[in-house]
Amino acid sequence: MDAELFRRSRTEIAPGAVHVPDWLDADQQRRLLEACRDWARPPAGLRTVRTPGGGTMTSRQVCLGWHWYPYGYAHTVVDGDGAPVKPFPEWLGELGGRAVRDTLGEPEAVYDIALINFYDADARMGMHRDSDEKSDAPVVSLSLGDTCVFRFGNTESRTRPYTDVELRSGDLFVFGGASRPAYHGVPRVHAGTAPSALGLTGRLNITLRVSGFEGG
Ligand SMILES: O=C(O)CCC(=O)C(=O)O
Ligand SMILES: [Fe+2]
Repeated sequence: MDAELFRRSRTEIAPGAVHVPDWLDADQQRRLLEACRDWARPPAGLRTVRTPGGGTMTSRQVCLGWHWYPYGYAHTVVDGDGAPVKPFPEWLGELGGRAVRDTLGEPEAVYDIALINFYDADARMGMHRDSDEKSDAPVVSLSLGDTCVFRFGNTESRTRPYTDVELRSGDLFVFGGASRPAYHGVPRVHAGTAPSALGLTGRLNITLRVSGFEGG
């Protein structure tokens, strides 16, 4: 997977939605992975998310800053062990700000939420919008490990038109502006495609968001 005949280039997938291949170098990926491993530990660690309809999400998740559950945010893991959500570190906010600056321009708000999703070979994420925040600041997405198909759709429906983008380890995807309410999902993970030096079996995605909530 490391050999490449054509260099992947930065692409605007839709207005306000930008894919930047290889935004994180190997060292940055390793450091972010180490941090994810720490965050995944209990209390308030990696958990299976249950949806109100009785289903379960196939990716497993841990949150920082604010705890997301279907469908809202809380200070504690209300649908899990009840522990306080882990703090959102300042360095991660700076990384989010830099991602926006590199793609869409000067960030207008400070990042305070991270959702970290771990996908094994069979995990997927259905088409959805990130709509439980009160801010329309861009969503920043960072990928580690296995390559996936990231489906970026339209703002009206879960169906076509959409664009399938391959997200690989180290890639950045930012969606803001007119694309902030777009439906998106992960129909497929390509098992065994992670860079071997990273030492991750599976895929991690870190999405950074601005809550827009008052009183931290
Ligand atoms: O795993 C991904 O690339 C997308 C994650 C996502 O859409 C979310 O956490 O809301
Ligand atoms: Fe999402």
